[in-house]
Amino acid sequence: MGLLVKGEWHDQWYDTKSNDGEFARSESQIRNWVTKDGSAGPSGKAGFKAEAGRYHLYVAMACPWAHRVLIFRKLKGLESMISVSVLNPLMAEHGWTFEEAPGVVSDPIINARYMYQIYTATDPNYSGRVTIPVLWDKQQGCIVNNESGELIRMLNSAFDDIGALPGDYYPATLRAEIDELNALIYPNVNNGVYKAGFATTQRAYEQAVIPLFTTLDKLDERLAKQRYLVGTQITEADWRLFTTLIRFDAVYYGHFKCNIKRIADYEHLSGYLRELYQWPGIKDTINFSHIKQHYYRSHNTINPTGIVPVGPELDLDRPHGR
Ligand SMILES: N[C@@H](CCC(=O)N[C@@H](CS)C(=O)NCC(=O)O)C(=O)O
Repeated sequence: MGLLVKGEWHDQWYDTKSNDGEFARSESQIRNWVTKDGSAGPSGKAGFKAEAGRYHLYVAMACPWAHRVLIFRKLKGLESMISVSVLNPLMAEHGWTFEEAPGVVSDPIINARYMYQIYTATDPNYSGRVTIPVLWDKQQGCIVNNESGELIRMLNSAFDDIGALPGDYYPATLRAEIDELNALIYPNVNNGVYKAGFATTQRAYEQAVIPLFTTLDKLDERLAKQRYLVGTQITEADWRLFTTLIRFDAVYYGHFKCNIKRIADYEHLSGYLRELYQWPGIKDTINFSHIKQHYYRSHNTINPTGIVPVGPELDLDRPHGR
């Protein structure tokens, strides 16, 4: 695990010492948008028109942020339009790599060995963390955007006039409510599990794990009254929550010490999780072997032996009852 400093790779773990034991996620830096006509989006520059075959996506099956984008590529039927590379689940001294292993899909663009080469191919002097997901423009030979929250919005609508499947997961009438839910779920749940897991003081850990579970309790109550987070229609907010829930009992409960309860113990969240897991196409976006290997083998400050647990049994195909 490391980062680029002026285009040079440095092997370095997250610095929590200068931050009272707390993990702080850094902001994604490359923020251009693919749009229907190539005009500029809410940030970055113009010139990225939605076209079949033009863009390439870099993901790891382990990563919940990349998982969001894979889900939107699937829901919107964009698999033939946007190609994909899958990184090796182990993130070690070279960061994300394309090293061969079952489920890895190599890089067709520059035949990179390491993910950081994709960043330096965009900017030879790049400084910052080398995160995935990343969307690459084959035409201009550069990264378009490396922020999953924005990538799913592009996939949601930019390709609609050139053959994407119908479905709007961020409809104008529900945006305010979706934004409000994201603002609750991102810091407390999606990133909350990481803040608990990467904390290096008892205080920082408890400051993350308590709000994580009070938020899950709240969401469980909400899902007692309605099928999806904003009511009767599935939206972006559900899929953003899903990528954390699906990893929870297998990884976050043990590895990240988020063990007040399992998702399986929640009356409504557990059925909701099964419904989304059973949604057409979604299983293709999940690889539990990559998920478990990534977390248990990559974070050797947390799990120095690198042993990957065999369980738990999840039984996600059981009827969801919703
Ligand atoms: N804000 C980014 C976060 C992505 C992210 O942190 N991805 C992790 C993998 S789960 C990563 O690549 N981490 C490498 C690092 O932090 O050095 C997004 O949502 O797209």
